[in-house]
Amino acid sequence: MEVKARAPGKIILSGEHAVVHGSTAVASSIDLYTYVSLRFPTPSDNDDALRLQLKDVGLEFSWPIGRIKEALSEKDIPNSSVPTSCSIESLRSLAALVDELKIPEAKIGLGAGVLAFLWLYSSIQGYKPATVVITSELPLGSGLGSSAALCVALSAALLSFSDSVNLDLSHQGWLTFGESELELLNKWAFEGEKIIHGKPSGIDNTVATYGNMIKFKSGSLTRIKTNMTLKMLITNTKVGRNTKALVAGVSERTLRHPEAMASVFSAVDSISTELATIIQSPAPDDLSLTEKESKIEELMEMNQGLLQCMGVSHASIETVLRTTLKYKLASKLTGAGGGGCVLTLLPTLLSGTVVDKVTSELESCGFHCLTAAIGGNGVEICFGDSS
Ligand SMILES: Nc1ncnc2c1ncn2[C@@H]1O[C@H](COP(=O)(O)OP(=O)(O)OP(=O)(O)O)[C@@H](O)[C@H]1O
Ligand SMILES: C[C@@](O)(CCO)CC(=O)[O-]
Ligand SMILES: [Mg+2]
Repeated sequence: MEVKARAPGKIILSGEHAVVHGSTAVASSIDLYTYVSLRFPTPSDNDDALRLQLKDVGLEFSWPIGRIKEALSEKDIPNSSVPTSCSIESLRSLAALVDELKIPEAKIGLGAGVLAFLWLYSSIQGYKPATVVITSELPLGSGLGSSAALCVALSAALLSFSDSVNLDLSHQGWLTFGESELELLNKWAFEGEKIIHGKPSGIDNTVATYGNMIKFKSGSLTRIKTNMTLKMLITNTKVGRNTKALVAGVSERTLRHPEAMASVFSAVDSISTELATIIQSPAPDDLSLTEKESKIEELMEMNQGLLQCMGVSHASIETVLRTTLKYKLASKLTGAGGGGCVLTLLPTLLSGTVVDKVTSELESCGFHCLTAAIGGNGVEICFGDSS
């Protein structure tokens, strides 16, 4: 029996980083997915290993299942219905298993993802041999929520073969979970994100779980309903960065300048709240649509300025901002910043020629532009053939 799960990546329209400190943020899923397939061996396979294939980076790992059991303490009793944080001791012993893999230096960031995998797998499925295959349409470590899409898809696949979830195994095609199951898998994914991000707000796993557009503050989500079709150009600067280090950097700055940073976070909160109101308000005619787009552009520019205050912009991001401004287009970084991806709003009345020109100028700087549909379903699973 095999199950495949998929979870979408995301863009943050406003509020990244500040959301970790209690401000409102607005995010949306995009139609680029991470896929996780899970298969248990049959007794005749005589296989006692847990195997992990990371197709995007061409790496494969395996562990005799007994070694994972040895690494975890007696206190770590697998229980799929109770999302549990990985203790410091368990994290240390799992990290020793990951160290033995000798991941090439250039791909060392993958270690955190493998750690999250080992914790989620052993906590939800216990000590059973299996093969898990991961593939993604998302660029990894670029601000489009690849870590959250991984944790959400992994939790979905693992939970679908657990006692905590009741699913119709004969269903053909992609299947969504019920509300209480989504809540459970989102909590497990958050535990995985904690291993990768250090101190996540939970926005990325929440949007990957529920899909569509959401407003998020202090751990709780409000679904945003809109009849506005936002079009964004996503520019990947291809500058590698690590969300955990960037989030920690903002926290350190906050410790050094608590009052100034509190004002920055409060300004971001107001920007996100205003943005959500604009996106949700009905647009009766083209004029008001144009007005709404201009307001969104201004709010994006303001949010970008505050992200610079937090110290998470980067020379490559500034190059994208300057380039798009030449075409009177507004941009902001998305996700953790420090490189990664930048969003540019493409107003409805913008001509295709301008989009082509700005895209080719950005690509001539060595960046990669991608288009993705905004919104769409959150996590889904499929038993058998999903094609
Ligand atoms: N498909 C994948 N295969 C293997 N590891 C992955 C995959 N997707 C994510 N990861 C893990 O997640 C890490 C990237 O997470 P990180 O949080 O730094 O970036 P991101 O999630 O893409 O961006 P952001 O958090 O800003 O949205 C990778 O280094 C790896 O450990
Ligand atoms: C930078 C951050 O705000 C968003 C990363 O996509 C971190 C988080 O909220 O966990
Ligand atoms: Mg991430």
